[in-house]
Amino acid sequence: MSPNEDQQHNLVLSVNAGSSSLKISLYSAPLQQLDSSSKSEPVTLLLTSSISSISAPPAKFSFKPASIKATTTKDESIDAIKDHASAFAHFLHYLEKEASIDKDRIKYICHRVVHGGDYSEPVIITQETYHHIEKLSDLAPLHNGAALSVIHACIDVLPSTKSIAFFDTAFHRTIPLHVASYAIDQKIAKERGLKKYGFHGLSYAFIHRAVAQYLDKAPESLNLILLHLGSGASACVIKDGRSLDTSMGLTPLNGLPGATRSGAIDPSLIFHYTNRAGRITHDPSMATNIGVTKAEDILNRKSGWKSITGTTDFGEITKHAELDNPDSSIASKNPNRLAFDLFADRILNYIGSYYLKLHGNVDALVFAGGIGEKSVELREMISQRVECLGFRKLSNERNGNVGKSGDVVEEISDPAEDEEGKKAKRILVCSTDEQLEMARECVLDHKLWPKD
Ligand SMILES: Nc1ncnc2c1ncn2[C@@H]1O[C@H](COP(=O)(O)OP(=O)(O)O)[C@@H](O)[C@H]1O
Ligand SMILES: CC(=O)OP(=O)(O)O
Ligand SMILES: [Mg+2]
Repeated sequence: MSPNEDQQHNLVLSVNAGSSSLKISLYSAPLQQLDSSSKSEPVTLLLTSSISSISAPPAKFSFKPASIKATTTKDESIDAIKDHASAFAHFLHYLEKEASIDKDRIKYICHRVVHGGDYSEPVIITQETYHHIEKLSDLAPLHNGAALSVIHACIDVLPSTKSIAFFDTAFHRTIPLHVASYAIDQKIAKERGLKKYGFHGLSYAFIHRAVAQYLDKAPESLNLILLHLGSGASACVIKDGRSLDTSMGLTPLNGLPGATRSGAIDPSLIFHYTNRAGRITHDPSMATNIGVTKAEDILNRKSGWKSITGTTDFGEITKHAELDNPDSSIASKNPNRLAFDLFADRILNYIGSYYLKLHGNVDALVFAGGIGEKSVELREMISQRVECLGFRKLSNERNGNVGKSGDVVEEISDPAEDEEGKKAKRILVCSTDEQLEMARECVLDHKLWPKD
């Protein structure tokens, strides 16, 4: 049955506005709410679409129906896609004209909103919540504005659809006060909300559940070190099933470097870099209604891999990093090697620190995100370095075969190395899915989904 004829199900669209991409999944879900204790998946995937390289044009558009029988798979470069709003418009046009799915059958749209401030739960988009998210845009300059532009388009072209915002920050509300606080005047910090919020929370929630299922352990018993490595990269430590710390902070700029982001720097560097650091910049290519300073613009959009190597693609960087060259001075001659080694170095900083925060009681180290899921070389480098902490030895064969089985979670360390069960710490790769996390939450949430 085509989605248009199926009246027994609602269509749910999940939209993930990342810094460099727009990832969209369409699901069908039962009209009434499922029992949250039910083991069966509450939603069924119908299709996925992705628009990548939005910040490094030409953008690449892909459209893949989930059905095996499907013949429509599209992969092409589109010059007309300039930002997240035009990317979404292109998707909707394609959905109707090429895939012949009536957009008015979509009843719910889940939007990933990176900065949710103190929101601890998803919210239905109303004038009030829209403006609240808008006020937080300066704290996620590459994200909130982009998500709002898609939300705006949905309100315009799909007026009878319910738009719901799901926040990256919500997962990290369990971070203890002393970890989330900065060592600054606490009165000012409180008044202005200057604290660590943390991001990639929808991805971490997905990984946490998927790994619990894979290890066949209760989610609340797990101690994990998670690495979400994509255009934006972060690390997170989960203790007893709750976020204990994460590397991003007040904004997604802190912590690990990314495609165009510097990651953590000495705060004083800003003033040595440019004496115009504090001026507000109005770059027309920036999402509307965002007031960021010159310094924020440089550190968010003109730094990271792009500034060191000229590309935002970590796959390209790896290819040219001469990883086989043992010469210790190679990084001074090869910017790709510099970027690779610098990234690995910062990742090790977090793994070491999070290992200590867990008193060494770690169930698994998990790689995820575009780089985490695809970079065989980075996983190899990190896995070799963590062996001294009691992690199982890497299996080169397993590492090289990641993604081939189609499983959501795969172990890349070697269980055979653990004959006596002494080295229980595993190294895993999780194919994370923020869209599925939102759709599932939406259908299982009593406040969002009809009971009868
Ligand atoms: N084969 C590869 N090896 C290493 N990195 C890759 C490979 N393919 C893609 N990537 C990286 O994955 C990034 C995208 O990650 P993703 O998590 O999908 O992005 P976003 O942060 O926009 O959600 C790309 O920018 C690229 O650097
Ligand atoms: C929070 C963040 O950096 O997200 P993304 O990696 O999707 O850009
Ligand atoms: Mg992402």
